[in-house]
Amino acid sequence: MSTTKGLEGVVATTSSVSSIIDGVLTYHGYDIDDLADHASFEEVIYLLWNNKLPAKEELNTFRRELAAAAKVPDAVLEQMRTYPIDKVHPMAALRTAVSNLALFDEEADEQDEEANRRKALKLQAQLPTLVTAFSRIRNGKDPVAPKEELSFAANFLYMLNGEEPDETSEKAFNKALVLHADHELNASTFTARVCVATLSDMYSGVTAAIGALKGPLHGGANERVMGMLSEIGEVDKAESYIKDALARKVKIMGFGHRVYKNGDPRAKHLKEMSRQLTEVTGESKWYDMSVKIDEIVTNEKGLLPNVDFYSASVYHSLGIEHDIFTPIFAVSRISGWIAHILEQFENNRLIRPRAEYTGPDHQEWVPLEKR
Ligand SMILES: CC(=O)SCCNC(=O)CCNC(=O)[C@H](O)C(C)(C)COP(=O)(O)OP(=O)(O)OC[C@H]1O[C@@H](n2cnc3c(N)ncnc32)[C@H](O)[C@@H]1OP(=O)(O)O
Ligand SMILES: O=C([O-])CC(=O)C(=O)O
Repeated sequence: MSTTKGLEGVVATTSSVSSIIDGVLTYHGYDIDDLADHASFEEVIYLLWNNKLPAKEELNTFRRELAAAAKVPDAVLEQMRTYPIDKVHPMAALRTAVSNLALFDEEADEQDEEANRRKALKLQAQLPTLVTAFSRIRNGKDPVAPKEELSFAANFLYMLNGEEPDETSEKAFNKALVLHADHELNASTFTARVCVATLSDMYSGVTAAIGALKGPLHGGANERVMGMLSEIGEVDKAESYIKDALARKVKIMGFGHRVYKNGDPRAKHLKEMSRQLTEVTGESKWYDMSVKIDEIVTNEKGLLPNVDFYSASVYHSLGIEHDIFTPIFAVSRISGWIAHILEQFENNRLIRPRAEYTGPDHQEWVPLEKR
């Protein structure tokens, strides 16, 4: 048996949801650069779930259906109020809340295509409601009910802040959602597929995926990037901070990637958004500091920024609390998780690789009293 640490380079499934070929990312064949510049997040969800872009009427219907499904059962919000709310990380709260949603969905365990499509819609629509409700409850405010007439991006910011966003913020947030929606067989998507390949239900797959996304080597990196920027504080302190960290072999969050070795195609969009938004807020130092760190890490280590690096200063500029960054990643990536779950169900086989055994051979049993 041969092994590859971390399954590097192993092709574990076929998929038509998204591809990374020669450093180019596409969602079902559409280049991420085109989608980032032109698509609404709702169009991208539709594309990922239906393998085609929606026509105008299809998009309108889909938007209405999503908006109508956004309300979560009251019991789930009531239970959220009982979490140790000022201590738990919002990703832990989200993981629990999504699992909780399943308890109140009578068709949680239904496995037919129609039921799965209905659950997909509910999960996608309700994640923003959960994330924003958690943020508001812990800040002593009441959750804000979704507004059906708003776009997905605007609705998230509305439910978070209690007021509708300006056009610049809505557009930027929409683009961030588009850029994070899917990414081939990343760790959380693989987790979702492994989970549902046992023929477990969609809520279980999404709950498991949230757990995988939470880690700092994956989605959890964006919050830590902002933690690092805040700790550095000023642009002229960046060089010594980063060089010292690299000398101590500390990983710089937001850099490196298992698949992209010549750069993450999403990073340039987030970099430009960071430039524009920090100019608007009058806090260009976060952008300048990020660019400085980017130069140093690239020169010293040959590592390039991934999707998490510039997204940190983007979300910060939108006034979002730092520990909500990774839940926002989940709000977008659930679209990809669901697309992969549906694809897995279409042509399922249990996912069960092997391990090469490295433990001792032929151990003699020693009775308890003699150990
Ligand atoms: C949405 C996403 O999930 S994007 C990724 C988000 N995660 C991060 O930004 C966390 C920081 N980055 C990393 O930890 C890694 O680059 C990963 C997890 C993204 C990819 O990991 P892998 O492909 O397994 O690379 P691995 O961790 O083996 O690194 C290879 C070498 O580069 C170094 N390296 C990789 N990333 C970094 C980094 N960000 N900072 C410093 N050194 C790094 C490693 O220390 C290792 O060095 P060594 O060979 O001297 O031991
Ligand atoms: O693909 C990966 O390994 C991580 C990543 O960039 C993502 O999930 O967006």
